[in-house]
Amino acid sequence: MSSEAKIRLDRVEKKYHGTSVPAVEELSLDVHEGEILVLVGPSGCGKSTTLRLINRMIEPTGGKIYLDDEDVTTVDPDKLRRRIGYVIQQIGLFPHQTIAQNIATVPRMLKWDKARIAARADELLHLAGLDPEIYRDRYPKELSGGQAQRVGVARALGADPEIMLMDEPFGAIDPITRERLQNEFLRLQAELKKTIVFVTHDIDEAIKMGDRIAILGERSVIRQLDTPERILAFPVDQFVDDFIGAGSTIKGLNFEQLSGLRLGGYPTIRSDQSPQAGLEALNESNKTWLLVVDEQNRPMRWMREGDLQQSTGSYQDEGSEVRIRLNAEDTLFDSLEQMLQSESGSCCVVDRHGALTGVVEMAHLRRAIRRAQVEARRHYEDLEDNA
Ligand SMILES: Nc1ncnc2c1ncn2[C@@H]1O[C@H](COP(=O)(O)OP(=O)(O)OP(=O)(O)O)[C@@H](O)[C@H]1O
Repeated sequence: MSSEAKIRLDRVEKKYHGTSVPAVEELSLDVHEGEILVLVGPSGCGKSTTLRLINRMIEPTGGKIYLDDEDVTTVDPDKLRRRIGYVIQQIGLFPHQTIAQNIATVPRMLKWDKARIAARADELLHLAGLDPEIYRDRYPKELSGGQAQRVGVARALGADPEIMLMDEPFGAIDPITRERLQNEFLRLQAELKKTIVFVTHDIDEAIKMGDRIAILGERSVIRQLDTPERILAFPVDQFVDDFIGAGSTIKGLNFEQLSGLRLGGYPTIRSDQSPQAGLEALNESNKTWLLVVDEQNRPMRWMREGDLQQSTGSYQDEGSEVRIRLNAEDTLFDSLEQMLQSESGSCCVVDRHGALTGVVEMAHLRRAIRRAQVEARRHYEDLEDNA
């Protein structure tokens, strides 16, 4: 077994009692240590069943599941579940227990002493973005949906499990709170580096949360398993393409930073140069717009030939003001957003002093998209050749 497989499913099958078709059929899958692997697929395809097989809430009818090379069927289920945090959509907080007691469920089972349990509960509340002074003695009904969901995550982290199983954890939450919870969780994961299997039916959530995504069809058959970038750049078949839906190219722009682009020259003049110099710079290029920068090379205004011809040379209220400047760490998606808003159809990239480092144009994005598609296709061709 590869040493990086924290969880391995080997031809796992689950046929529920009294059913003829398995909910999960011959599923083989490695989950790498420290990654978020997302299981995504249409309703009823077997995502929750797969998750519950991992912590033995249900037993497989075929195949093997290993944690750290150990066959889970040989491990006491209670012990197993203490190593694995489990978060579900309905949270399942105990209504008659305080938030601190809820969070300390597993540490209590492990018979930690009182002081250690209390300290851990406070630590987890902090981690989940809730002030212990305010929340530790409250009851679940005194929380908003988003707060309760944070408590659910905190409880699953109770005894610092190596593995987290999360079943639509942010499903029943309004879109704004949901996005906040997703971001908070990703920040937390960057620190904690748990091995996480995350179930959702929402492809956008999968793209956002997953280091890798397994797109499942009926009976949990894997249709494509890869990084979000590669799935977006190269859906392997019509099922995956349909499941991703419209806008995959645009979504893919989120995965590349502007630092990865090779930005060519752009016609520019300093604000102490004459409009005539601007006209010459513009004519030497094949561009429609010229950029006026200040003495520190900070972009100020976009100007066209007509603007320069009428310019007083002060460059005040002439052409179109540069309002937004992006940094090398911003994404191609950010730049697209700005290009669509900018009259020039382009977008300035600056360093941390605000000095111009390049101008992104639509052609750069087209090239980047093409490159990602070619690389992804080549990757799959190589896989086929090596098979
Ligand atoms: N206890 C059960 N007994 C019999 N069949 C079941 C049981 N639980 C689930 N199933 C069936 O197994 C299949 C997979 O269900 P599962 O809940 O794993 O799907 P899912 O992909 O998580 O769906 P959803 O996104 O709607 O939650 C479904 O056809 C479901 O009806």
